[in-house]
Parts: sequence; structure tokens; C-alpha cells
Amino acid sequence: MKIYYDENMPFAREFFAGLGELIPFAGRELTPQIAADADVLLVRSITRVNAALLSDNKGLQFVGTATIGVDHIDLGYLNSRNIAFSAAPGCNAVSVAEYVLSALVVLAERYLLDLSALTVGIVGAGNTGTRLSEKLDALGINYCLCDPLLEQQGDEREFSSLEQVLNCDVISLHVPLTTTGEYPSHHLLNRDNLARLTDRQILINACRGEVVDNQALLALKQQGHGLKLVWDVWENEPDVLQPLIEHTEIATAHIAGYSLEGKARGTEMLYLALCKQLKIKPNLSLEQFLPQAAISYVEIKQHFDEIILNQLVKMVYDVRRDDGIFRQQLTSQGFDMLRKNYPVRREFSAVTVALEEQASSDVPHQLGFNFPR
Ligand SMILES: NC(=O)c1ccc[n+]([C@@H]2O[C@H](COP(=O)([O-])OP(=O)(O)OC[C@H]3O[C@@H](n4cnc5c(N)ncnc54)[C@H](O)[C@@H]3O)[C@@H](O)[C@H]2O)c1
Ligand SMILES: O=C(O)[C@H](O)[C@H](O)COP(=O)(O)O
Repeated sequence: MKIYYDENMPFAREFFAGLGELIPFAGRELTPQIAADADVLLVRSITRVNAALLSDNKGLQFVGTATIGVDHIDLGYLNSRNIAFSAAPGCNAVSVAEYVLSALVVLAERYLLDLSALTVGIVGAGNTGTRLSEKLDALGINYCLCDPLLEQQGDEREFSSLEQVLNCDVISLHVPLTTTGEYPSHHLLNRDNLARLTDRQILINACRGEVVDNQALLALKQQGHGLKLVWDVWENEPDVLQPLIEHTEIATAHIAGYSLEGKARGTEMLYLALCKQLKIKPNLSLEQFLPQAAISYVEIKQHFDEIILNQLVKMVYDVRRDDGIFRQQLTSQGFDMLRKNYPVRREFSAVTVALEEQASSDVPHQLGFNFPR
């Protein structure tokens, strides 16, 4: 069995070597000719899987994407050919939530904001929006959720309309990119509703670039609008709208979900899905492969407070590192290379936090850090 896999998929060799012959490919360079003899095709979001790519392939049995988003996959086409498919829902939701949290901590310090006095509007209350809301709960930060689809399905959480959420101090977008259905998200934020945002608001896009009209946003910023932007995803990646960068507070190369755990969980989920498809009992798990974090144990010797918490968050992940790399190296490296060479980043769960008075605070644990046993 020939298993083609994106070279940017951590631990692919470890997980799939026992299942067939492994052939790596560069995500944007896969052609119909190369893909012609694949039995299994494992991609990430930069490979468009559709009739054009699979025109020469007659034997494909399984397609997997080690990502949450599936907007690069023609699901109808795979279905029409009876090709099994699996995505990796939730694999990097924690990673994105930690990206947003790091951005909030950095902006709070930059502008002397009291985070506990702000309300965060979360658009899209699925895996990522929910992980973010849990972390905000841990910190006592208010939030509103907007997700008309979940609301219609009877999800019991309290929901707000998009209109209401766009009044929040922080707006964080976590929807899939869709162009059809009752609530398409393409240009969900457009010239009209962007213009209604105020100078004091923060807009975070870590879902898909096309959810916000980037040209309209640039025009607004060029008129001197004070809206603060945290921008991880861009319309038309990898050819991003470069003039927008100077108008952002934090700009990154679509890496919000790029914690080692987030990417590797995607690989593990595809391994499990492929084993199921092949009716093989899985015998590997991610814990076997994840290395210990470079800083894996922290002892806090004084009363746990907001200052310590902010230091802790930034110690594990300071989003300014990725913002700096993006601004300095986008031109020389290119968007895709920045992503390919992304430095290791770990999730809070890779770090054990010991408090001298262990009972003094539950916050680190609720935020996702480990407690010592
Ligand atoms: N920047 C990154 O690295 C990164 C990482 C992971 C995911 N993403 C993107 O974020 C998206 C969301 O991830 P997720 O894990 O939460 O997905 P998910 O499918 O678990 O949740 C998405 C939620 O959005 C809701 N939704 C759909 N259209 C909506 C609309 N118009 N208005 C409000 N809500 C709407 C859905 O009902 C669903 O509950 C993914 O589809 C992916 O494109 C980006
Ligand atoms: O949809 C997702 O899971 C994320 O956007 C993911 O981080 C995309 O990463 P890529 O497949 O482009 O490496």
C-alpha cells in the first residue's frame, strides 16, 4: 500500500511506517502525476484535494487531512468516488486558544488593559471557540458566544447574535470557511460591519483569512481607524496583503494551531482513522513520541497572581516571537517557509507548575498547565 503524506506532518514516519510504503511530498507541489498511484493520501491544508488532483488516480482508498479546516477538500467528489475521508477535528484547538490568550496578555501589557474588565466575543463556538471560552472562564474574563448553527441544534449554552458580539471589546473569530448554507462565513466581516467597529476594539482572526475582507480592512486602517488587529490568517495565502501587516498589532504566518501537540495530534488522529478503515487494531499513541518540553517544570515561590500568570503564559508561548519572525523574515523566506521551519512550541499541558502553597490557586490547572502529582 502506498501512503503519500505531507512532509510537514510530525511523526508521520513513526505512526504510518508499519502500514505501508511511505512517500513524502511538499504540500503545494503534489501533482496529478505524483498522486496517481497513491492508495492513501494524507494532506495538510495547503493541498487542494479535488477532481483535478485525482484525475490520474484510480485506486485511492483513503484521504486524510491532519487539520481542523476542510475547505481545501472537495468532499462531494471524494464521496462520489467512494473514497473514505477523515479530518482531525479539534486537533489544534488548544493551540489556537493559547495563541489567542498569549495575544491578549501581550496587548494587555502593551496598552495597560485590565483583561478582567473586557468582554471577549467568540464567533464560532465549536472546538476552538470552546477551548478558548474554558481558558477565559479560568481567568474570570467575560465572553459571549455567537454560533447560530449550534444554537439551532439545541446547544444549551447562551448565545448572542453576530451584531451583539461585534460590540465586544475583543472579537475572536473561530468559524470554518464556508460559502454556502444559511450562515456562510466568507467575508463574514465586510466593509459595512467592519466600519461599525470602534477604535477601542481588538479583532483577532485565527480561523481563515477569507472570513474577513482584507482589502476592506486595509482601507479602513489606512483611513486611520484604531481597531487593533491580531492576524494569523490572511486572504489568498501564501500571497498575503503585505500593506496590512504594518497596521497589525500582532501578525503571524497561520501558525496559531502549530503547537507540536496540535500538529502531532492531527497525525495521530489520521493514524487512528486509517487503522479503523483498514480494520487494524492501533498500537501507537502520541505519548510514545512527544519529547519532554525544554522547560517542563516550574516552581512558583510566591503568591500566585496575575503578574505571575502573565509571565507563565509568555514563558510557554510568547506570540511576539512569531510576530517578530513574520515581520523580519516574510520577504526573505516566504510565507510557506516560515510555516515549514516553525520553531518548536509546546502547549501549557507540557509544563508542570508547582505552587509553593499548592492549594492557593486552581488557575494554572484550569488553564491547562499540569500540577505535580
Ligand atoms: N489558524 C490556525 O492555525 C487554525 C487552527 C485550527 C483551526 N483553524 C480554523 O478555525 C476553524 C474553526 O475551528 P474549530 O476547531 O473551532 O472548528 P469546529 O468545526 O469545531 O467549530 C466551528 C464552529 O463554527 C460555527 N460556525 C459555522 N459558521 C458560522 C457562522 N457563520 N457564524 C458563527 N458560527 C459559525 C459552527 O457551527 C461550529 O460550531 C477551522 O475550520 C479552521 O478553518 C485555524
Ligand atoms: O485547519 C487547521 O487545522 C489549521 O488551519 C492548521 O493549522 C493548518 O495548518 P496547515 O495544514 O496549513 O499546515
